[in-house]
Amino acid sequence: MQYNLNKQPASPRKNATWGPVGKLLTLMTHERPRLIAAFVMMMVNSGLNLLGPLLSAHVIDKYIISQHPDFNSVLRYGIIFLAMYFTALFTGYAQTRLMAGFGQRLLFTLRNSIFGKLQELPVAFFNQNKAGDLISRVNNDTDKINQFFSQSLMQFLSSIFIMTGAAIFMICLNWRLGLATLAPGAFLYLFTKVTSAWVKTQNARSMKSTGGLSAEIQESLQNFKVIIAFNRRDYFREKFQEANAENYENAVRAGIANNIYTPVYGMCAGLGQLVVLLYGIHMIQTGVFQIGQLVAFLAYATYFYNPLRQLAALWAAFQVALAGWDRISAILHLENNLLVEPASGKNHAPTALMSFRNVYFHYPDGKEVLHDINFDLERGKTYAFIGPTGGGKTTTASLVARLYDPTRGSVWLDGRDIKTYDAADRTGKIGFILQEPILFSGTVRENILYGNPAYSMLSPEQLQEALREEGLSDLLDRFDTGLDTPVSTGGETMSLGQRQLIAFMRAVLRHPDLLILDEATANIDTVTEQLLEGILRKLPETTTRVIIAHRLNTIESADEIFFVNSGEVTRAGSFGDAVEMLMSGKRVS
Ligand SMILES: Nc1ncnc2c1ncn2[C@@H]1O[C@H](COP(=O)(O)OP(=O)(O)OP(=O)(O)O)[C@@H](O)[C@H]1O
Repeated sequence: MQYNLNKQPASPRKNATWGPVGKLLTLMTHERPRLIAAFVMMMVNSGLNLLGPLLSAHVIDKYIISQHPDFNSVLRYGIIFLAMYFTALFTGYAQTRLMAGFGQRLLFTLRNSIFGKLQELPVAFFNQNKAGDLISRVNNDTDKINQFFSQSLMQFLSSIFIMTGAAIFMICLNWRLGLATLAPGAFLYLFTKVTSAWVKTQNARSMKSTGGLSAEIQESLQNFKVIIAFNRRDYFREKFQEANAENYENAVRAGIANNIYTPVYGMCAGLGQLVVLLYGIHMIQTGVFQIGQLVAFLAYATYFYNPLRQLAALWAAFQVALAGWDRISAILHLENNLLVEPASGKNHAPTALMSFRNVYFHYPDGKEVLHDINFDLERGKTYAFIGPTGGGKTTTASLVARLYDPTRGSVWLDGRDIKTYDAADRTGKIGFILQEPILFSGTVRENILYGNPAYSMLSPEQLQEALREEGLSDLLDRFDTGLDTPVSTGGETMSLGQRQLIAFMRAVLRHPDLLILDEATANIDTVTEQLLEGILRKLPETTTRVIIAHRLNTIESADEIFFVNSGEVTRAGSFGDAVEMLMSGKRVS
């Protein structure tokens, strides 16, 4: 599956306008009664507005300018007009009340859906997309949709309804004059059809560059220490200015595109009304038409062209919302390619805790990192994976934890293909301590209890006791206020070693069958490292440990050493052989 959002194919042109609206509304099915009620109110309101000119024409022609004016009937109709006016007032108010907050609720639902989807997606997705661009999609693009739905949707529908009604009334009143009045409208229809895709594209470009700008900001904020340390401020300032300039140019182009409708629609509206006046007066002169009818016709021409002027702005807002939806649905359409598969019931499942069988792997668009790899990790043993930088150690560990699936071959966990485990079972069996530990804002306690329901129930005293039993309480001395020490992400207030200790406690407390330490002791002093080794030795006898390390002293106690390099994972034999391999950077024969 293509996870790079900027390489996704463009949305199919067929039904590219109304299809997305339908899909968006399916997100809001729980609001259907409210939407239907608002729609009915809008129809009644527009219907009453449309009926007005017809009744006026009737009253003028029949009771006012006839040979026998009937002012009692005019009064009766006046009361009917008043009732219609109040009903229109009520339905307009009810429609506004019903739609109040709809856009905000849609925004809420959309953001929840996208965030839910982001949480489902595999690591490969996050490797290929910049966080800043994703944030821009969740915040900025959803808001574009909200703006259209909260401010314009009902106005948009009501404009279309009134225009259609006005067109029908005009054709029924006099089809020749009706068609002549609508002719500029037909031109507008064609103009809109031809230009809409271009307007949408300009808006999509503008949003893409806003995403790029956001990614640029995110990258420099994240790496501010390196930027300052290497004095690369100018370089990043230049990069930012480039992204900002591109964003500015695209925003200006989108603004121009969004404004093309207003003057063209305005000109056609003027033309339509001119046609009614000239042709209508000519028809009165020739006796084909009456004054009341012309008054009604002029009113309907106004009903047709005034909403059309509004539609110019609304249509542009609609194209902006559609462009935003394209960028959002590109995320919503993605599926996790690491699905849980049904157990295959293979007879010759390996008996080791973890086995690689003929595993090949390459990253999307990358070269092959693992080539036909086979190894077994037995229960209770300690394994070391060593090898040069970029040799493939972390990649091997990532396949062990099913952060990726092999391109070919299979990975077995406890007698079952790892693909048959659901996420909770798999992560319960495998603990992972990364080079760069991932912590969340909160306290040390919250971080070590993350994803551990069994210990989350314990009182602070019980937790202290549990940590003491696990031999972890000495590690807490490395923190000023123990379990209550605050942890912040972003503006780091802790050393990398301290963060690795928290990740270590978190992994050990989950009692995994397989514990992977990926360079987990690289930033820890020797005394603390010995403390960790003691804790590792105290783990249950059945726990398998996988240590990925550059420092040779950390692998001395390993039962078996694997050398990972150039797509191969080779048994290193003795510690001495491993050292030799590492020094020469290749396999010894
Ligand atoms: N997300 C990724 N996308 C594309 N290629 C990647 C990705 N991660 C790693 N690689 C490539 O895969 C190869 C193996 O990388 P890996 O991180 O597994 O090496 P390593 O042995 O763990 O290195 P180190 O000791 O520096 O941590 C390298 O060539 C690297 O460039």
